[in-house]
Amino acid sequence: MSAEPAHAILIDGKAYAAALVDRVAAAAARLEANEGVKPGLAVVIVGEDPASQIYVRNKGETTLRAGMRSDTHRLPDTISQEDLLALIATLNADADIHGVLVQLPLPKHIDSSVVLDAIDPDKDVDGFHVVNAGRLAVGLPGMVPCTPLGSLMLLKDQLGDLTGLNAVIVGRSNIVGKPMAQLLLAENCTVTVAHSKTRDLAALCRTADILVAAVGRPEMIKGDWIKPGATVIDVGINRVPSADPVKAAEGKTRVVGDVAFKEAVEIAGRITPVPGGVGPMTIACLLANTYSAACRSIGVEPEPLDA
Ligand SMILES: Nc1nc(=O)c2c([nH]1)NC[C@@H]1CN(c3ccc(C(=O)N[C@@H](CCC(=O)O)C(=O)O)cc3)C=[N+]21
Repeated sequence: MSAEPAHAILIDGKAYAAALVDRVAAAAARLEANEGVKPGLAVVIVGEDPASQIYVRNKGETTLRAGMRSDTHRLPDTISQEDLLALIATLNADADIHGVLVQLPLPKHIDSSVVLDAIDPDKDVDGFHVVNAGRLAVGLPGMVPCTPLGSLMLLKDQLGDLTGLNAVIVGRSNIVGKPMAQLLLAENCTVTVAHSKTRDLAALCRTADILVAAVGRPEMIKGDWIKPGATVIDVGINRVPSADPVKAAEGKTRVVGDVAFKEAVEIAGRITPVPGGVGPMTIACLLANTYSAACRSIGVEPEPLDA
């Protein structure tokens, strides 16, 4: 008789995120009752990319559900960088707006780093401003990027103390890979950041107790790259043609991660699914950051929000 195949524990990011949104909503309600301040988030979207429109709508709906103010500024992709910077200056000066998010990617004629660095660092709920990257790197309090923050919350919830664990992050972006490395280093992990030029990526990944996949290549990380029992955080959200060829021919798509999930789930100890893993945590952490920004704007210490 053959043994049952091992099967990873699924990390339910969707459920964790829903509970986090509830805690943010309760804390925001207390802030409004005690201080008369309602946290407000402004989301700026340039152009008509349908996927971006869906994310922006989800963010807006979740913000309202948490009892916070949500303004969405939809701008044509012909807008000049100057006019976009003028809108950001207005939002920076608006005392009722505590968080400003400019949806990426921006059109090619606009320099993203100039735009992101024009946001008041204390309203930079994405944590993308160079000042917030610096604060994170040197261990000062600041706004932490939502996807790495949400991923870390799931890891600590699953594993408790992360001290001494080997963490491999595949991907070196400013918005996920690098801040994830800083967060895991601060938790006393031994951190390796891998990328497209890394030699023998598969063997490196097999050393990881914690494997974070953030490359944006559908199902690139194979099952035999994973150390048995490891915890896998799949940050990828890739839209690919439907698995059903008839539906694919009709243009139907599905969302997959950066990890070959069906293989990985047989080897890993714990794994985040896509969808329903890290994605919902990103939005929940955006609301948590907006609540914290609102507190700090009036000199109030935010309530702790990680369960
Ligand atoms: N300045 C900026 N900040 C961002 O945080 C930002 C951005 N620009 N540009 C676009 C990406 C993408 N993004 C997602 C967040 C949540 C889900 C999410 O919740 N996904 C669900 C549903 C996935 C689906 O079915 O489409 C899930 O993974 O379960 C997806 C994508 C934030 N982004």
